[in-house]
Amino acid sequence: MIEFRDVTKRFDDGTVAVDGLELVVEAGTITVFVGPSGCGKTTSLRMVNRMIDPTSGTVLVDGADVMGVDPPKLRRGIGYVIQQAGLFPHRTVLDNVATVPLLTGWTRRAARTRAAELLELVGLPAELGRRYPAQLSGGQQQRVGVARALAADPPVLLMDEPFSAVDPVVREGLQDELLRLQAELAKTIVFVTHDIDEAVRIGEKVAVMRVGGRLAQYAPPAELLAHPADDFVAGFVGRDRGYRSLSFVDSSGVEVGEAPTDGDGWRLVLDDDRRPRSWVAPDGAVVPGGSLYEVGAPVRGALDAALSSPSGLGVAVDGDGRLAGVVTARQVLDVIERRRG
Ligand SMILES: Nc1ncnc2c1ncn2[C@@H]1O[C@H](COP(=O)(O)OP(=O)(O)OP(=O)(O)O)[C@@H](O)[C@H]1O
Repeated sequence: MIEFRDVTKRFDDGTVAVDGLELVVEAGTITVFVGPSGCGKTTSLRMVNRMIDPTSGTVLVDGADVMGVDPPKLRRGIGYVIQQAGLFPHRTVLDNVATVPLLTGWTRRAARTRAAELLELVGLPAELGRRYPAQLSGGQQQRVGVARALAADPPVLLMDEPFSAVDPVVREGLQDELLRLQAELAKTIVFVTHDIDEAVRIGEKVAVMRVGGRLAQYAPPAELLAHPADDFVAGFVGRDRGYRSLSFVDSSGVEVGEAPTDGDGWRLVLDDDRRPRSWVAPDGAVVPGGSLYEVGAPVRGALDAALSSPSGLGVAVDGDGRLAGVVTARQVLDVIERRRG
């Protein structure tokens, strides 16, 4: 667990970067710090591993005041991932990941074995270990950065805009990967971003900060979207927050109907494994399908499936991608309305 108790940071030139921060990051959860540029996210993060020391107040990691712990010792228990990975350019990928185990006294052989395991854990093929960082894509470099931070198996992970240098598609993949890893490893993670979409996607709790280093709201994403504390938070979470909040409503109440697979109207074409392939229009034209959603997934996906389907029927699949049925946007909206009560 990480605690900020009335923490303030005033730099020598008088800038107050963080002002009276009170916040608890529960063990084994992902907390995201989000807010506009200059609001004190990075400063707050760096006070956890003592790259910056607070002017007043206390930061505790697992109950111990960080000011009472020697910085090198403190940092051994705290992984740190930054934008563009910060890899050593003249070391191979494998040696980059093996750096920390080597520093903590592992033999070269044991450190390399551990590094190879970690590359696999973050989804990188073993042969990339022999390359140099510049020979990897941006997304691959970020994965190496995560693997390196995990090398000493620290209970705490600090991530400062780790995925902001990659394009949106790669970024979503990295976010998914982080969530998968977290389900397995249950680290205490503080993640800084200025992207509210990223924050609500990966945060179990999200701290919205405003310039001047003040905490505007600290809440789970669904609550942040449904009940922003004030106009600043409402503005920051964005105009389509109502639509985005559908990511937190499960679609189990949406009953799927039978898909039309023959007849004169719109027809859904399936492959031999009953996986949806395309639609056939009443005039016989073959039309690519819309998005698919998995039964029970958030209603946002169900609504999108219906809205993006050429026939107006959203296609639901099971966990193996096989046809489960179809829904209309109206059905999905009815379920949302009923939930509202
Ligand atoms: N060493 C420093 N000396 C003086 N002011 C600083 C120093 N480091 C940061 N600041 C100021 O403190 C404020 C908070 O900076 P910080 O880097 O924590 O913001 P941030 O929310 O992470 O911003 P960004 O999203 O742009 O990275 C800013 O006004 C910044 O200019």
